[in-house]
Amino acid sequence: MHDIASLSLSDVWAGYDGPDILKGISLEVQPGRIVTVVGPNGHGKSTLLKAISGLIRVRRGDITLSGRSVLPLSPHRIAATGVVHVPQGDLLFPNMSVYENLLMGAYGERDAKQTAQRLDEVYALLPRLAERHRQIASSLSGGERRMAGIGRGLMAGGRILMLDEPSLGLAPLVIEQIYDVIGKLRAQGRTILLVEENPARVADLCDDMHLLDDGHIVWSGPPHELMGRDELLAAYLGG
Ligand SMILES: Nc1ncnc2c1ncn2[C@@H]1O[C@H](COP(=O)(O)OP(=O)(O)OP(=O)(O)O)[C@@H](O)[C@H]1O
Repeated sequence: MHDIASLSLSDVWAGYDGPDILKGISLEVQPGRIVTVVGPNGHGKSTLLKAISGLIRVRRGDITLSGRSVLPLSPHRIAATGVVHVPQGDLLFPNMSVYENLLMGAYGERDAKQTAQRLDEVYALLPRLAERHRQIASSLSGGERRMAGIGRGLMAGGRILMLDEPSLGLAPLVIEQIYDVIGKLRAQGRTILLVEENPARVADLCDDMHLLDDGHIVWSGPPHELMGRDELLAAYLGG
């Protein structure tokens, strides 16, 4: 069993140096649920995850983890309270082995036993990484790199895992493998906030779906309901 937590955003406004990119986002990620934010590219999905992990400043509204605001915390403290962000792309250390990259995910963990146990869990979930544990990251395939990125996130032992488009740029078969892993994480009762461009890919996998358009959530509900709403798919996701 993993530590659980709920994440809540209420009326969150945030952006970079210029105008607001997130314009009043409210959503809940309940313990043990997989919540997906879908939307076209450039409409603020990555920005949303960055606001939650403290990488950009929230201008208005609040973000709480199990009822406590994370806004006063540094990105480092937010990660330490259990929000793990696996960013877009893999951002692995290219000259380090798979094993060393995984250990980097647990850098804040002082308990060596805990780290060893997490490593066993990651290798059980992602046997491809176990087979390649000595291999240098730059020589991995795209799918293996993505799995190593997810594995490194899991090594942090967070209570909420945020995955930014884990399928991006991968071949269909490899995308299936990645979502298969996320299905296994779901079966373990993990709490996940997922960002994805294509709702069809994750409709069977997630519990709640939110459609983000131009910094607003324009629709929220069960994923299969969205899949039946042709007019929404056409208006916001191009069919
Ligand atoms: N570092 C940055 N500085 C300024 N503007 C940015 C920065 N990163 C993103 N933006 C802008 O914020 C808006 C939302 O981008 P964001 O990356 O959140 O979209 P997205 O929905 O995740 O799409 P994608 O999957 O293409 O990243 C875009 O207009 C983008 O140009």
